[in-house]
Amino acid sequence: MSALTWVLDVPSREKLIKAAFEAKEFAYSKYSKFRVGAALLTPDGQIIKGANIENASYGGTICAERTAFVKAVSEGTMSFVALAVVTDVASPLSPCGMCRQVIREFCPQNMPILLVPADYNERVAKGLGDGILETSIAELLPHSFGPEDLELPRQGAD
Ligand SMILES: O=c1ccn([C@H]2C[C@H](O)[C@@H](CO)O2)c(=O)[nH]1
Ligand SMILES: [Zn+2]
Repeated sequence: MSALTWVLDVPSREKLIKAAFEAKEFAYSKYSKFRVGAALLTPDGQIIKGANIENASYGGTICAERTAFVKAVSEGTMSFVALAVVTDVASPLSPCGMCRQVIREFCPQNMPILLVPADYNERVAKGLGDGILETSIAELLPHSFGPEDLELPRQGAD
């Protein structure tokens, strides 16, 4: 685990990981055949799931992570304590650049982001360790631009 992230209690962590796997089942990934599931945890223990939703236009595709944020924020939920992401690849895969910027918009810089390998359950059952890469947006998007930057004093502007 990265020293930059805070500790998520074990039951919440397991619940969040399970939700990310469940979310992946609803991926609409008929073009790439690349399924992604994401799950967001709120401070009051609520979980919001998201899957990638592709489009025949290709450009209209939305990633699993952004689906979860759009669902949450559009229903009035703006505060998050952890994010889990899983694909069908047996190693932890990282959110794309666009999703990183959206995470940056809504999450604390040191919030745990759990990148879960597809074989997580098998690994745990065999006692091989969970294989999760635990990171944060501070690590994934260093020197980032965020909402508070728009509050900074500006020179030469009216
Ligand atoms: O962070 C990512 C990266 C990719 N995808 C999706 C988008 C597309 O449907 C498929 C292949 O890029 O994976 C996500 O959901 N999240
Ligand atoms: Zn993305």
